[in-house]
Amino acid sequence: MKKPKWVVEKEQAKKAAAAETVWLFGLHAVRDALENPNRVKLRLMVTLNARDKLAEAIAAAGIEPEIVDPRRFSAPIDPGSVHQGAALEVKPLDWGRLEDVCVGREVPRVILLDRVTDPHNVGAILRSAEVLGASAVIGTRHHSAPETGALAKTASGALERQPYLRVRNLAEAIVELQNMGYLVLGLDGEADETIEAALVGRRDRAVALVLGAEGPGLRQKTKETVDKLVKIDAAGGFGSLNVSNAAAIALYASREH
Ligand SMILES: C[S@@+](CC[C@H](N)C(=O)[O-])C[C@H]1O[C@@H](n2cnc3c(N)ncnc32)[C@H](O)[C@@H]1O
Repeated sequence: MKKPKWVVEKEQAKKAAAAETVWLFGLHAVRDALENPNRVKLRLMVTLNARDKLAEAIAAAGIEPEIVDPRRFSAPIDPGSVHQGAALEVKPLDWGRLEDVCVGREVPRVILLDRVTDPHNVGAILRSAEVLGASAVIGTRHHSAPETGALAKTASGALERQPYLRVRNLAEAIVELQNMGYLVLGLDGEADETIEAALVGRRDRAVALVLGAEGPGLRQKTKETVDKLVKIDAAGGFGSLNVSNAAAIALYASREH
C-alpha cells in the first residue's frame, strides 16, 4: 500500500536531519541551486526534457547530468513528489551564526519558528520572507523542518537566498536578539494587543517575529521570553491562521510603511 504523503515527508525529514546530503527536486528549486555558487552540488539526475530546460544552469554549474528515463525517475527521491524530471543532490547550506545573519541591515526583520515541522509551511515562510525583505528565518535544530526537497520546492528558490538557520535553543536565540537590540514579538491569536498597536513609534527598531507550531502554538517558555505577545486581528473573531499566512501578514504589518 502506498504510504500517505505526510508519512513519506516525515521519514524524509528524519533522514535529512541525520544525513549529510539532501535531494532537491523540481525545475525551479534545482535551477536556483545550480546557479547558487555557495551550494555544494554532488549529483544531478534529469530527464532529457528537463536537461534542455536547465541547459544554461547546468553549463554554469559545470556539473555532468545523469540522464534518466522519466518512467524510472522515482529513485532516489520520494516517488510521490512532483520532481518535474530534475533532482539534484546537494549539501545543506551553512549560514553561519545568528549574529552573522541578524545584523547588518538598516532595519532588520527576522522570523523565528517555534517547532514548525511542516516543510511546506517553512518553505512558504522562506518564500514570503524573501519577497518581503526579511533578514533571516530561524528554526530549532530539533523539532523543526530541516532542508528537504519538499521544503525547497515550496520555497521556490528562496532557500538559496534567504538565510535559514536552525539553532539549538530558541529561548536563548530570543535573548541573543534582545541583546542585539531587537524588539521580539510573539504571534499569538489570543493576545490582547494587535501587532500594529505594539509597533506604534517603534517601526525604526529591529523586530523579530516568533510564530508557533501548527497544533500547539507558542510554547510557554517562548511566551515568557518574548517582549510582548501580539495578535493579527481576526475579523471573524475566531479561528487561527495557517502559520505561513500569519508569518507573511506579520512581516508585512511590521515593515516601515
Ligand atoms: C495554526 S496557528 C496555531 C494555533 C494554536 N492552536 C494556538 O493556540 O496558537 C500557528 C501559529 O500561527 C500564528 N497565528 C495564527 N493566527 C494568528 C493570529 N490571529 N494572530 C497572531 N498569530 C497567529 C501563531 O504564531 C500560531 O502559533
